[in-house]
Amino acid sequence: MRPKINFTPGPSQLYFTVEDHVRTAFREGIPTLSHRSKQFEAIYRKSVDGLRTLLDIPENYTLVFTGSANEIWERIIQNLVEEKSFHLVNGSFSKRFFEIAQQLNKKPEKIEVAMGKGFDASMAIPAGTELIAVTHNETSSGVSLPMEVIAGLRAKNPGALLTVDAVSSLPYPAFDYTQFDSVFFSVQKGFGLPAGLGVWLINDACVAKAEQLLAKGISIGSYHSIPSLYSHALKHQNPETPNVLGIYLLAQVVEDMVRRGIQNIRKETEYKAAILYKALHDHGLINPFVQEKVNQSNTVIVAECGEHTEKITKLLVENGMQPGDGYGAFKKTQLRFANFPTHSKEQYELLVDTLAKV
Ligand SMILES: N[C@H](C(=O)O)[C@H](O)COP(=O)(O)O
Ligand SMILES: O=C(O)CCC(=O)C(=O)O
Repeated sequence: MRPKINFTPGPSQLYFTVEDHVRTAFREGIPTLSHRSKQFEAIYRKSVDGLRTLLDIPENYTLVFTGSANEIWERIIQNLVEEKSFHLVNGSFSKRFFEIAQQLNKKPEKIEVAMGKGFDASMAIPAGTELIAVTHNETSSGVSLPMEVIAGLRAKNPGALLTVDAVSSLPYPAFDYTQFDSVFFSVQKGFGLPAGLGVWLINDACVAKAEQLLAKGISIGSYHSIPSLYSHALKHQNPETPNVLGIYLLAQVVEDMVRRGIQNIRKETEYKAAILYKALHDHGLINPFVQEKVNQSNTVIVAECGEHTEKITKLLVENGMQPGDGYGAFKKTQLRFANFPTHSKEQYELLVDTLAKV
């Protein structure tokens, strides 16, 4: 059996209210509810309205549901790019987004830096770029992109749409949504839900761009094109049979988070991140992988453990904690720790105390 406390970045530990909500859902027949019923429309609306309240999302954004964030990468390229996207690549998932654009026969360009590194806004974006793709939180490396960098890119490139991958940072960041056009996440990270649901926020400029491409005769996909998702969202429905249970659970957990208060969630996230980074700094054998403070993620914290990785993992597991492996080439030398709203201060204090015993 896996340890009780799950620090893997995704799927991560379930939000602590999920089990009760699942029981209620089964009692109320949610898993087999018709996705064209009034009851489903009310659930859809509760989920969307709750997210708007929790994250303070402006009116000119529409929220739509997909299968996952991988799907959203693909839909973004299909719907918002005729030829040229530009990608800030600093890890496995930002790279994957770039590769999807290549696979869809577009002509993407990228700026790439090593794992563990971030960006400033000084880079030159090629003329004619239609979409800038940034990853707010690179799950593979624990690098976070400061909001000022996103705002800087926006200011210097007003003609391009800007999309933000917030897969492993939301609901923590207090985004200024006017600085971009599209943002997305999947629910198995910070929202602590079972996987299988992506949430995509698009503003009016995205809807206009997709319609422009369609009018030019360019394929923008079928049931999950922006116009199709958008027209169904107006009716509080999806074009297809969506993950009804997932949308229900999201509505419930978001309601719980609103009640708890986003400011409290943010403060606790920062406290937990601060004690873990301090523990890593002070430790003789382990270090934070991301060196520049400004790039250190508060939601996915990566520890460079080198030859001690296996020993540390064993000790944590013996104490009821499952760390996340390093990603890809770093599997045997790093550990990743998700710091999501479901991870309590006490769990983080236990983590820090246990690391001190290594
Ligand atoms: N691990 C990916 C990341 O952090 O970006 C993520 O899982 C992609 O999302 P989906 O697996 O939900 O498609
Ligand atoms: O370990 C992670 O960051 C999640 C892994 C993942 O989602 C993937 O590899 O597609």
